Amino acid sequence: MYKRVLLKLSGEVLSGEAQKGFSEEHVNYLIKEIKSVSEYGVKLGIVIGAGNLFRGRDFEGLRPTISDQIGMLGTVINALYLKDRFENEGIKTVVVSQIVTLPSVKLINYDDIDLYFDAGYIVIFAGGTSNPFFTTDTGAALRAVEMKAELLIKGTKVSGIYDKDPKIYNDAVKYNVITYDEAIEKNLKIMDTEAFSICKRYQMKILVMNFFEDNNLLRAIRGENVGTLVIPSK
Ligand SMILES: Nc1ncnc2c1ncn2[C@@H]1O[C@H](COP(=O)(O)OP(=O)(O)O)[C@@H](O)[C@H]1O
Ligand SMILES: O=c1ccn([C@@H]2O[C@H](COP(=O)(O)OP(=O)(O)O)[C@@H](O)[C@H]2O)c(=O)[nH]1
Repeated sequence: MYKRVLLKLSGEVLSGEAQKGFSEEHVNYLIKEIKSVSEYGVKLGIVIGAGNLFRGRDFEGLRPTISDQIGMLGTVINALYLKDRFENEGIKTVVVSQIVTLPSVKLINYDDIDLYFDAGYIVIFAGGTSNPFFTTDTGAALRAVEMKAELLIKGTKVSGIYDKDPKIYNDAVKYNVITYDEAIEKNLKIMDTEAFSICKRYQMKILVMNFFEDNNLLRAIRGENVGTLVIPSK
């Protein structure tokens, strides 16, 4: 069983695919999945996107430096929303970020991350990389390395990494295991190249899996055969 994990979730996990806002059904499902692993004492970091609110590219006519800041603020909105929903369910949660000063958001201080984990808190890293032109996948890769995770799980709406986008191509073939180099060379667009490169440099194992399948998160953390594993070499 993995003991230290960074979970990257797209904002759409909160709204449902191609939807906006917060869907009670989806948020309850997310709470159930997180509860199932928090009971095992897993030290869990979460990076949440903002696709349910806005992505930088949604704002036509705005400069990316501005629209991406709006996108990053969206990840803080989601993080605070989740903190409150989690805490209502007895899941202790702290939100950390470098981009905002708000009473319920703590400035990231890496000396404190272990204290939070040891005290049984889930840590939500909000604000992506803190820079425009990046995505929360890249933020997740950075935070996974910084929190010394054993595994970065990307919970998404497809079952793993395929040789091409399975939402477009019916004949796409899924990989069980793939190397960072293959993922980058084949330009498999499930994660940004930047995210793959950071994980490659620091040998951060990645698991891409369908978050919307019941108990998949727990199965992934138990090391069961779900999704696609990205590793240094086969
Ligand atoms: N090679 C690939 N293997 C798997 N999924 C892929 C691939 N290329 C593109 N995709 C698409 O990437 C999407 C991943 O989306 P995700 O990162 O979770 O959400 P977002 O688009 O919000 O960042 C999947 O829905 C899938 O359709
Ligand atoms: O390091 C980052 C992370 C995110 N964003 C902005 O925040 C938005 C939401 O992040 P993302 O698209 O990764 O969310 P997801 O698709 O995972 O829900 C992006 O579109 C960007 O505009 C950014 O500028 N820098």
